Amino acid sequence: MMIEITEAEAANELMRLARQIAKHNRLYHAEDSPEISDAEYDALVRRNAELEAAFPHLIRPDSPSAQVGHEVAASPLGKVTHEVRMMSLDNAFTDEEVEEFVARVRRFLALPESAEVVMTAEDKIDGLSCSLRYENGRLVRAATRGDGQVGEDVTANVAHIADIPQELKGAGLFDVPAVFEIRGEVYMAKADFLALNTRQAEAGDKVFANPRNAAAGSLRQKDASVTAARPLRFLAHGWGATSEVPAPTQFEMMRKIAQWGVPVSPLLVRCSSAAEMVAHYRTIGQQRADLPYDIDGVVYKVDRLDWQERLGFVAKAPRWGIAHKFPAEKAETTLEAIDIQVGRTGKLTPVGRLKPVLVGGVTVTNVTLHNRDEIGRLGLRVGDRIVLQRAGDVIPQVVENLTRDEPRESYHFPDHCPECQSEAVAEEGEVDVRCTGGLICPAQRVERLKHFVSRAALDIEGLGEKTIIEFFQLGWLESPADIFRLRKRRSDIVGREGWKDKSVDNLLAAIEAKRQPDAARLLFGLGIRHVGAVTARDLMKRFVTLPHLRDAAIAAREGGDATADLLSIEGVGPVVVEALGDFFHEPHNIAVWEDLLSEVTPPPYVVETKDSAVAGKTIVFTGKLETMSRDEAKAQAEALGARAAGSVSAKTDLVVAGPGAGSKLKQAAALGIDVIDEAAWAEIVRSAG
Ligand SMILES: NC(=O)c1ccc[n+]([C@@H]2O[C@H](COP(=O)([O-])OP(=O)(O)OC[C@H]3O[C@@H](n4cnc5c(N)ncnc54)[C@H](O)[C@@H]3O)[C@@H](O)[C@H]2O)c1
Ligand SMILES: [Zn+2]
Repeated sequence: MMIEITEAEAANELMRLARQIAKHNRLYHAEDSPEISDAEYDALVRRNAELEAAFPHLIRPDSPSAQVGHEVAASPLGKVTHEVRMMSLDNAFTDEEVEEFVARVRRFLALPESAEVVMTAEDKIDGLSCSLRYENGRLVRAATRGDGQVGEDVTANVAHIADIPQELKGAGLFDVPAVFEIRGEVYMAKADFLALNTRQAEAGDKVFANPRNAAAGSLRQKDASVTAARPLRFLAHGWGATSEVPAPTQFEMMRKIAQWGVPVSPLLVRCSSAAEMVAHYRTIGQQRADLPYDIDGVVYKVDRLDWQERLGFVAKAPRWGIAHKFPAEKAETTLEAIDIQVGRTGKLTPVGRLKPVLVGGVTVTNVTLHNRDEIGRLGLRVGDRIVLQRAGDVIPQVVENLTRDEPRESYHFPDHCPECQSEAVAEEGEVDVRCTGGLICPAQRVERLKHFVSRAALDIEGLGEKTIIEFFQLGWLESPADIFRLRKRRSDIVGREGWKDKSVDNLLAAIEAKRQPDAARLLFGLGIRHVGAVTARDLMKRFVTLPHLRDAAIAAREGGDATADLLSIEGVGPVVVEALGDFFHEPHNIAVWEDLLSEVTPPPYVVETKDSAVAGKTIVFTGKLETMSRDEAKAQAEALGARAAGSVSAKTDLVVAGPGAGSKLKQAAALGIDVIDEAAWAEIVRSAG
């Protein structure tokens, strides 16, 4: 794999990847609510590994490649320290990578070409790993993997899983060792998962994204009787601490575990070449959709245990095993309806309602069809059989219409808004169809209010979507200014179901806290077309107060110098200037604006820059910084009025170099640019502070 980026870029990307992966690990392992698909997650991990291989000196102390799962947070369940660490598995995605794995094993063990390397191959169940400790054949402790070292105590919970015996068969009679930890996967069968979700939905409880999350959420319950009501299963795939190893191979060990009464995969086989392994992978792949449970790959393990012992572990995974993953999954289903949603800017978005189907481990019931053109491109009509795919994204997509040739009438995209019946049209050259109802359209008004209080805008805590809709329907919220008049309705709100004195007070306090809002957030919150959060900040930096901005926008619409003035701002082009002019040309918008500014007083927008030795200078950071991230250093430079640049040129004033700085240092020397180290930089920052 060729990596064509500079060292600085690599360091930056590694930092970003470490953060992203840590976040997704937390969401997935600790909170059971992933935001991205496994394929997308795997792509991040791969990229990280590639960069680390190309720039080994940039490997971070918090590198994700050395971490298993996620640390157990303050859990209501007890913690268990594993006697033998619970590991992860490395991944292979192609046949070549499987061959390379076998070759690596051979090389490591210095085996001759002629020596046969037997491997086991079995399905990789998508559940969560669990370690079951049996002493004298009796189950004494069950624990989740956690971060591999410390997991959660789920002994009481697994007591309700029928696949997990409290006592091993033949204990005391045959060869059950005095101490034996069985490791395997707690999972939920697909049918049980769908039935559980139906029950949860009917009861108004949380529905789970996929069987894995359902299994994890069901097992890790403080109240074990909740676990009891969930249909969990278990399959063993290995072992941990043991007083004795009663067989010489992986395969025979698994047979013993099965004899002791713990289920193992019926698809476990022995292979004697990479070709056989890959063939088994294909066979399992063909059965995948029909298996009662979700799998995400096939696991290969060196069969001989003495070889496993010699191979040992690297970072977080064994050298003797690997997971051969399946590619993103596709599924077929029926398009049952096409609904139209109206957004903040009046855009009509078609949403496909589907016969529920599992794709890549997630039940999909809705899919965005994007716009009129997309429906046309796929020739979609209600009743069509379609192919869905989830890959590289949590958002499923329609990739094919299987019945487009059936002679049926094509779908007519609405020419009126389903919410306010105003005409809906596409402007010339635009694909989006928009409702022309503007502020008479309730859908647009609600969406605008939601946007106004959203995280990147005013960020009013406790004023969520449900509340906005509730108050809007009561006629209490028409425009943003009404939010600040809600306090007059305190007693009305308290009288409503779901509201208590305390929750109303909290909401009103959160609103009051935004009486002096950040001007850029307020501007962004108004939802003027093409004015995003960054553009809003750029505009406010230049105009400082909202009235100044408005005057400039109005003046620009009339032509003249004001336009050039606006255009001189970085990130502001003719499209933004026009959108601002249009916004302030509309009398209704002026009324909303003035009403709002009678309720709130944003302080003048001033970005603090400190006076410093480096104000106005251009600085390049290179090499590894020890005490701060590259991003932090850049932020410091900006706060000191300097500009942080990515590459060294004649315009560079100063280079801050850490260990490992390469070509940039040479360039700086060639150009006669000052070079300082991180400590000297820290001193500049300190003396300016
Ligand atoms: N979507 C996300 O945001 C997100 C975030 C983190 C992790 N993930 C997923 O989890 C994976 C990483 O998690 P991981 O560290 O648990 O690795 P892993 O799931 O790729 O592999 C290791 C685990 O596989 C399980 N396993 C199942 N069948 C097995 C078998 N037959 N033999 C041995 N082990 C078997 C074991 O529990 C083992 O701990 C990623 O590849 C990704 O698929 C997704
Ligand atoms: Zn409308």
